[in-house]
Amino acid sequence: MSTISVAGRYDVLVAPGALASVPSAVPEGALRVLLVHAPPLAAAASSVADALRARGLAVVVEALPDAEAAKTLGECGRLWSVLGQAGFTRTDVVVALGGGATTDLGGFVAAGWLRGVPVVQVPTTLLGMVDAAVGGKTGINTPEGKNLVGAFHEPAAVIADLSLLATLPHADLVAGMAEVIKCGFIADPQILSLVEADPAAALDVTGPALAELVTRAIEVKARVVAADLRESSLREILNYGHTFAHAIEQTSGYRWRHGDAVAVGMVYASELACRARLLDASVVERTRSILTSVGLPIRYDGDASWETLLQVMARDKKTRGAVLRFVALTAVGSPTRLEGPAPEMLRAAFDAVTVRGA
Ligand SMILES: NC(=O)c1ccc[n+]([C@@H]2O[C@H](COP(=O)([O-])OP(=O)(O)OC[C@H]3O[C@@H](n4cnc5c(N)ncnc54)[C@H](O)[C@@H]3O)[C@@H](O)[C@H]2O)c1
Ligand SMILES: O=C(O)C(=O)C[C@@H](O)[C@H](O)[C@H](O)COP(=O)(O)O
Ligand SMILES: [Zn+2]
Repeated sequence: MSTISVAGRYDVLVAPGALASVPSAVPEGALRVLLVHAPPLAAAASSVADALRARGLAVVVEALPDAEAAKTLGECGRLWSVLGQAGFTRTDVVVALGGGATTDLGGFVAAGWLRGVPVVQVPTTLLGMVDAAVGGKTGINTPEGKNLVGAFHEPAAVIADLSLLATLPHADLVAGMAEVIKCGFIADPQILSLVEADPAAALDVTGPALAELVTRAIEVKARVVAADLRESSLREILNYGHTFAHAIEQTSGYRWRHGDAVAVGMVYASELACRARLLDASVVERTRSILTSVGLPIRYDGDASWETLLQVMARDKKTRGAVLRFVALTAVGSPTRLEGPAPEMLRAAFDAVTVRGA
C-alpha cells in the first residue's frame, strides 16, 4: 500500500482493497453523491453506493457510455440535469469510478457544476491510476479534436484499488503501460529498467513489480503537477508523445486506444528528436524495444493521410500561433521542447513510424 501526497493538496491512495476507503474520502459536509461509472464497473458501483448510503449520504448512480463515448458535451449536459433535478449544492460531491474516460468526464462535470464541486476519482484501469485520475486535468472531446474542452479541477482524493485490475482486459492493461513507460522516459529511468528486466512481471496485476511501477509513475505525475498545475511550462513534459497520439486517436474515430496511440507517438517524438540532432539513435531504438517488449504498437498503420494528421496536430494545445511544439528528449530523463520543426523533418519522422518506413 502507498499514499502519495500531491503537494499536500490531496492524497492518492494505492492498495488492493482501497475501494473500501471511498466513503471516508468524501469531504465532510456532503449530503449527496453522484456516482458515475463505466459499464463494466456496475457491481463495484453498487457496493460503493451501499457503503456511501450506510454513511447517511443520498446517492445517485449513473452508468456512462463506454470509453470515449462518455467524453461528450451531450453526456455532460445529461449529468448536469441529473445534478439539478437532485438539488446538488456546493458541498455535494461527484465520485467517478472507471478508466480515464470516466474520470475525465466525471471531473469535468464536477468542475462545471456550480463552477466547481468536489470530485473523488476512483480509477479502475492502469492508465487511470497512473495518469488520468491524478493531476486535475478534466475534459471532453469535440468533433474537431480530443480534449479540446476542459478544466483544471483537482480531485479531493484519488483511490486506486489495484485488485480492480484483475478484470481489466489485457489490451487495456498494456495500453496503460504506455503512460508508465512515458514517465520513465521523461523523468524516472528506473521505471524503464524495471520493465526491461522482466516485461511479463511488469504486466502481472498481482505482482510487486506492477505495484512499484504504479507508485513510481504516480510519483512522477504528482511532482510535476504539484509544481505546475495549469501547464504553464513544466507540465508539458507529461504530454510526451501526445501530439501525434491525439491525431491518431481522433482520425481513427477513437478506434485506437489512447495508450496505444501514445506508444506510437513516443516513437514519432523520438524519431523527430533524433532528426533534429537532439537525441541519440540508441534512445530511439530503446523506445521501440521497450514498447514492443510489453506488446505496445510502434507503427502507425491507420488510414489517415499525413496531411490530415498534420492538420489535427496543429490544434494541439501546445501549438502557439502557427508554430507546432513538441516535447522532445535530449536523453532519457531529460525532456526539452522542439519548436517549429521543418516540414520535411516532420514528414521524415512520419515515414519512419509507418508500416512502410519502420
Ligand atoms: N486527465 C488526464 O490527465 C489524462 C491522462 C491520461 C489519459 N487521459 C484520458 O484517459 C482516457 C483513456 O483512459 P483508459 O485507458 O483508462 O480508457 P477507458 O476509460 O476508455 O477504459 C478502457 C476500457 O476498460 C474498461 N474498464 C475500466 N476499468 C475496468 C475494470 N476494472 N475491469 C474491466 N473493464 C474495465 C472501460 O469500460 C473501457 O472499456 C482517454 O480519454 C485519455 O484522453 C486523461
Ligand atoms: O496530465 C497531463 O498534463 C498530461 O498531459 C497527461 C496525458 O497523459 C493525458 O493524456 C492528457 O489528458 C493530455 O492532455 P491534453 O492537454 O493534451 O489534452
Ligand atoms: Zn495520455
